[in-house]
Amino acid sequence: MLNKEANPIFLVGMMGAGKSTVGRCLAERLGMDFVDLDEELERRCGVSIPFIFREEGEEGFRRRESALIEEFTRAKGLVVATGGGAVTQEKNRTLLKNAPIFTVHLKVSAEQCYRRTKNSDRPLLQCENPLEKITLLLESRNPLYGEVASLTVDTDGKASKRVAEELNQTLINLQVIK
Ligand SMILES: Nc1ncnc2c1ncn2[C@@H]1O[C@H](COP(=O)(O)OP(=O)(O)OP(=O)(O)O)[C@@H](O)[C@H]1O
Ligand SMILES: O=C(O)C1=C[C@@H](O)[C@@H](O)[C@H](O)C1
Ligand SMILES: [Mg+2]
Repeated sequence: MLNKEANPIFLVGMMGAGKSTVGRCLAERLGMDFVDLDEELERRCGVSIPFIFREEGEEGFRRRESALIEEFTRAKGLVVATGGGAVTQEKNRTLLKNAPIFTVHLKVSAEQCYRRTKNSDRPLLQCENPLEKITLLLESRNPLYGEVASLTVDTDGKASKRVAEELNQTLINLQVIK
């Protein structure tokens, strides 16, 4: 009950880190609601993310994503899964660092990321060499995930349920939630 009033928990990290999967499971354990910002954006626009990328480019997608991040940093009682590129925008990083929220970085290696995303339609990975692209994205993004997060959780070699269980326990130990 108390957790419905708690500050939101934001999950950041690379595509395939498990933000959507772990976030849903964590919210259930904590008795909080769950919002996936990619899904919320698709629901509100009535079209898919690949469609938004095609019509408006990455820039248009980032503008819409930023507006949602701003909105949900003001919410209560939520676990929020962000999109993998949320930290690429300075405006978002400022919010993720300064808003009354608790931000967790779900960390994934390039190899695991590749395995978890290889048959998906994620626009940034529709290229000749997705593993190389993932490696480059991780090089530039990992410092940014680290910059905004108060806690980093390694997900390689752990089932998503186990990541959620561990994170739940850590959040209790840190008294982030009751
Ligand atoms: N710890 C894990 N172990 C194995 N598979 C996982 C793990 N976490 C997630 N997955 C799987 O990887 C795929 C991608 O996970 P998910 O969609 O949760 O990633 P995400 O971080 O939300 O990515 P995006 O940034 O693109 O939204 C899903 O098929 C999911 O079942
Ligand atoms: O890592 C990224 O930049 C992205 C990740 C996905 O969650 C989506 O937000 C979109 O495909 C972009
Ligand atoms: Mg996701």
